[in-house]
Amino acid sequence: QFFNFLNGFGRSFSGSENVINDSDEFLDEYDFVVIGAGSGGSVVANRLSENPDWSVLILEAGKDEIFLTDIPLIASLLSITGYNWGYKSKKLKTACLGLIDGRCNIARGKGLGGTSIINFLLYTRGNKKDFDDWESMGNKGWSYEEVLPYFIKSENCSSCEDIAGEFHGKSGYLNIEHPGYQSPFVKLFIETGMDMGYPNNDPNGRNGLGFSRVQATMKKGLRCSASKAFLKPVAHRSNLKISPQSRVTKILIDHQTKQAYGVEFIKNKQKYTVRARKEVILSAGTINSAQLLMLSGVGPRSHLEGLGMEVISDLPVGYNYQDHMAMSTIAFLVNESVTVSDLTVQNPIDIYNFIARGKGPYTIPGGAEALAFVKTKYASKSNDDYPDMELVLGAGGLNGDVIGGFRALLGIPQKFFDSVYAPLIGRPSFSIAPVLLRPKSRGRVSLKDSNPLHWPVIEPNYFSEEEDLATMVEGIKMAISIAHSNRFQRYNTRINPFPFPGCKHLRFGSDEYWACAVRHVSTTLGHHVGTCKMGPMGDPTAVVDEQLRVYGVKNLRVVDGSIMPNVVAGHTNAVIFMIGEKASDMIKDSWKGF
Ligand SMILES: Cc1cc2nc3c(=O)[nH]c(=O)nc-3n(C[C@H](O)[C@H](O)[C@H](O)COP(=O)(O)OP(=O)(O)OC[C@H]3O[C@@H](n4cnc5c(N)ncnc54)[C@H](O)[C@@H]3O)c2cc1C
Repeated sequence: QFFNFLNGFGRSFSGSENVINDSDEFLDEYDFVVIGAGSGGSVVANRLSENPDWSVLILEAGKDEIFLTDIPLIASLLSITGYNWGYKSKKLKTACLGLIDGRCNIARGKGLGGTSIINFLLYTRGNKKDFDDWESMGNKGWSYEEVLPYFIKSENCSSCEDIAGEFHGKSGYLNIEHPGYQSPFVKLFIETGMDMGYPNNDPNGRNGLGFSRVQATMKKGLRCSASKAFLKPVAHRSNLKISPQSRVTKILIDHQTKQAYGVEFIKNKQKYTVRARKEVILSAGTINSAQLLMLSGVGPRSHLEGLGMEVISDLPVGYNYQDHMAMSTIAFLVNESVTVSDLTVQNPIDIYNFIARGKGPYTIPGGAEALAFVKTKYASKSNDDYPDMELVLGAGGLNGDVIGGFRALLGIPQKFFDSVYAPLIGRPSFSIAPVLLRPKSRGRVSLKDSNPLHWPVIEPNYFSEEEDLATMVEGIKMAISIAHSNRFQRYNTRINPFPFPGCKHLRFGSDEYWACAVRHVSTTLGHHVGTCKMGPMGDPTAVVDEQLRVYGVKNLRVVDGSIMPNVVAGHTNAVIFMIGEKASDMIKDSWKGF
């Protein structure tokens, strides 16, 4: 009820009225058909429709956003709405053992804006070395120096005064700002980092290691999704058709010429076919792009033939799945009411501050206030600034998740909550979540069958590599030592003493205990990438080339997180906006004069 009230009340303030002129009328043919209006697809649709001579259709399976999706603090609640595809992984032996059903939740956004409408808004670009590595794997044009202009192009940084200005854009579509609220822990966290020898830096600036406040994809305290940034401002263009609730079921590829020429999709229970004169751009995200390619005959031969499907191009689609796992379940108790929980924010002052001024705790992106990029003892010994661990400071702990949004996103069972957190409801707490930045474990997405409306099979294989587990345990110990450090003792900070079910037989706080905890209740940050890997011709693991063209198929590109050869050491959204910007220039170049 409370959130219904906020939604109704807030709509008129947010200015997020529906500007999409949705209809069931389609041309037979467009120059470009873009599949998926998420972070990658929204950029491409915008940039290609800058040319008034080109017609662009963007098809999105989900609906338009609402005011609720605008509110940064409640990001996790969106996972229990229709804005999440709601996928679950197969049962694993190595992770998610203590979660509901023993399966990992794989949240993916469904709606105009894609996963950027349910994400936590954190704006980080990854490390310089990530892109230099992509390039050294044979992907020409993807070095840091070459991708930086595209990060800058996409960005409109509206609070860059205290951050490295020369690395930030001021005239892009994507608004970046600091949240309009700061708990006292931000200062303590950054100061503790400095005690440890790390700078207070701009994580998107020159140095890869350091502690900082978060930068967020936000405008005046409201979420700035891919759709709000890139689609709505240009929705009036007569050569751009944006079609929500349009689910693509197949990419049409001519079997003889191996040329993509259109798509089939379903809208309002009706089946449509449209043709693409120039290209089909696949931007359905890491899970669905892999699924759609395979449904259209592009994928591993033995897998597709095993399902009785014809193979147009035999490629390792669906392999190389990578993701970031985090331990968001460790709460630290404090003795003053300076933290944020579902209970503390239900007051008229915070609501007024948010709606009228775009300020206050509702602007904290998913509850995350500060970040640290650090090195554990397992990181390279060289003097580089390439982190293997991120620590995310959260304004509240799981015992404050009374409504249950965060628990639902993570998949924490009620019994688990009752045993570990319920005794502490109402007690102030915060969290520091370690994030494994450079996992070695690799997973796979495959088809269950040839029905396009069925879920694909997701086998993430988290922590199948022992080194990932050991590194994560180091990250947990770093988080605990920060929370227990002198500066935090001002609030008499102590770790939640209730042990995790499934690990009670181990000594609380020992390495074995934390390893067990990781296997039971570490969860994904939703940074799934890699299933349509970019790589040079001759790389047997590659699906697309450095221009993001699908090998063996003409006029078909993939532009989303799935093309990343390796996940970056940071959150993925900004990187996918960059990919969208860079891909758009490549596509424009290919069709110059046509
Ligand atoms: C809970 C969560 C929190 C996150 N927090 C952060 C964060 O704080 N910072 C950050 O940088 N990153 C974050 N991420 C990750 C980031 O948001 C994603 O990596 C990014 O948005 C993915 O972009 P994409 O273009 O690859 O795919 P998406 O944005 O997922 O876009 C794919 C689109 O295609 C549509 N689609 C799929 N199949 C079809 C079909 N058959 N027909 C038509 N349309 C289809 C989908 O509905 C979707 O809209 C988070 C992710 C999650 C899940």
